[in-house]
This record gives sequence, C-alpha cells and structure tokens, in this order.
Amino acid sequence: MAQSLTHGEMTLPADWRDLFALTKPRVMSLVVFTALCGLLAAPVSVSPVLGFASILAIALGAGASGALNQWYEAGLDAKMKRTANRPLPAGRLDPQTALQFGVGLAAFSLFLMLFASNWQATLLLAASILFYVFVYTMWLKPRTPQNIVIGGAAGAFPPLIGWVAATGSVAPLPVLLFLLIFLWTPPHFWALALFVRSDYAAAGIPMMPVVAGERATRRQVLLYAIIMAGAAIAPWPLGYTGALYGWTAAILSALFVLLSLRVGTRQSAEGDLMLPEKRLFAFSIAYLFILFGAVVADRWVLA
Ligand code: HEM
Ligand SMILES: CC(C)=CCC/C(C)=C/CC/C(C)=C/COP(=O)(O)OP(=O)(O)O
Repeated sequence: MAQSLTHGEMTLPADWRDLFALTKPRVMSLVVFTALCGLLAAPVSVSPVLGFASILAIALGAGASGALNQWYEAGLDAKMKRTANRPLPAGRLDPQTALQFGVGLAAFSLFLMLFASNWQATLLLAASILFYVFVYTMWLKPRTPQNIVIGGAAGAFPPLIGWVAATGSVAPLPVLLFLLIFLWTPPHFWALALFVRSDYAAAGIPMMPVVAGERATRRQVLLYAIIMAGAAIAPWPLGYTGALYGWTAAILSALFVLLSLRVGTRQSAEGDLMLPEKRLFAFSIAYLFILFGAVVADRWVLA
C-alpha cells in the first residue's frame, strides 16, 4: 500500500501484510471453515461459483470485523504482550487507514453476499459484523466477565450464514451448529485466559479469571464443556445427522470433557506450566475443525 506514516524517527510503509494481519487470518480460518461446512451441509446443490462467492463474502466480513476490532482496541492491545506487536499498537499502520480498510471491506462483503446469495444471508452477515464490533468489542468486553459468553454469539453465526446463503432459510441443524459454537466459546477462551490472565489484568479487561478468580473460571470451563458435549451430540439422536458425525462428536466430546475435567478440578496452578489449560485450548480448535468436517462428510455418506 502506497500510504506511509511517521513512527518516531522513521517513516514506515503500511504494506499489505499489515492489512492482512488486521483481519486476524488464523482465527478467521476456523470461522470461514465452519461457514463453508454450513453451506455444504445444506440439502441443496449450490453453484460452485456462487457458493465460493458467498464464502468469500463471509471471509471478508469476518476479516473486516477483525480489522474494526483492532482499530477500536489499539490502545488496549498496546498494553498486552500477546497483542503489542499488532500493526496498530506497533505503529506500522495508522488508525485512519485501518478504519477505512475495515469499513470498506465490510461494505464490500455485504454487496458481494447480496450478489452471490440472498438478502437473508446478507442480513445475518451484517448482524454478525455489527454484533462483534459494537456489542462485543465496544460494549461488553470492557464491562463484564460475561463478555465472551454473550458476545461470542457473533462467532457462532457463520455456519448459519453459510446454510442460509445456500437455502434462503433457517433449519434445525444449523441452529444446533450455532448452539455448539456458542457453548464451545467459553471453554475455548477461558482455557487461554487462565494462562494469559496477567495480560488482561494489565489492560484492565474484566475477563472471567481476572474478576471471578481462577477457581470459579475452572468450574465454568467444565460446566460449559459438559453442556457443549450434549449440544454437539444432539444432532445425531435428533436425526439431523447420521452415525459418522454422531460417533465423531461422541468420542471427541468425551475427550473435550476429560481435558476440561483436568482443568476444572485443578487447584490454582500459579507459577505452573499450565499444561492442561494449554492442551484444552489447542484441542478446542482441532475439535471444531474435525466436528464441522464430520457434518459435511456425514451428509456425503448419507447422500
Ligand atoms: C468471543 C469469542 C472468542 C474469543 C474472546 C477468542 C479469543 C481467542 C484468543 C485470544 C486467541 C489467541 C490467539 C490469537 O489472538 O490469535 C484465540 C485463538 C484462536 N481462536 Fe478464538 N476466540 C473466540 C472465538 C473464536 C471462534 C468463534 C473461533 C472460530 C470458530 C475461534 C477460533 C480460534 C482459532 C482458530 C485460534 C488459533 C489462532 C492461532 O493459531 O493463532 N475463536 N481465540
Ligand atoms: C462473519 C463474522 C462477522 C464473524 C465474526 C467472527 C468472530 C466474531 C469471531 C470471534 C473470534 C475472535 C476474533 C475473538 C477474539 O476476541 P478478542 O477481539 O477479544 O481478541 P483479541 O484480544 O485477540 O483482540
């Protein structure tokens, strides 16, 4: 990108790598994968070009929301080790560019979605972007330890958007998939928050381990994991998926609960390596990738 900004003594170019980093590409890869699986699980055939364009729209919309989140949180990100090297707090990109990039990308993603699919999916995509930026980032995150429980709903929308892009309407399976990600988010995030608690405390963000303490957070991780396991398996007995998905969900959810049990029943691990917490966080990501892959594999096996 041709634009440059003054940072201390130096003038640094705002290059495409920083704009790309603004979209949180690693986190969004799973968001986009769940959207793709939602689209492919729908019992209709979608033209590959329009299907691809719809998924691209979701990827761009998710990326835009990540950029707007980082634009708003540049000051907070500067206070945390994990985020201090992001393009804005590190001074490689100026806030105005980031804001224009985020708003432009969001608008483009919605036009693309409208062109590629239908107004229902476009509306859902718009709601997810607005929810993540305004409800989660600006309103809940600095105010309440329930921020990620309520705000996390934004991250649960993508499979529903994928399904609606393909079919034009909502159905029980994508609602259950929404519920699965919604219930998955607390153990996913709090496992991580347990070992980066000091970062959040330094930035003054009221994440659960900072406000309610470590023991309460551990108990909640386990509680959500157990309810999530029920929601993950539910599509099988309810008849929305077959045994391939059912067994995958049952086995992986049992593992998820076992790992959470280790985290949930542990006493304070201050100064420890936090290995069970790190394991649960890493497993949470693999879990969602595999489970959503299984939803699609199951539909193709049944077809
Ligand atoms: C409000 C809800 C959520 C919060 C607060 C949260 C927070 C985090 C944090 C702080 C990280 C650490 C590393 C990083 O910043 O890259 C992370 C990693 C990750 N999250 Fe989440 N997350 C949430 C929801 C989700 C959702 C809905 C998905 C996808 C469906 C997801 C997928 C991932 C993935 C794939 C990584 C690993 C990224 C990497 O390898 O660096 N997260 N999450
Ligand atoms: C389609 C669409 C718009 C999807 C949105 C997807 C979405 C909301 C994903 C949430 C995942 C995410 C980046 C959490 C980071 O939280 P954080 O911002 O608190 O993390 P940070 O501390 O790393 O900035």
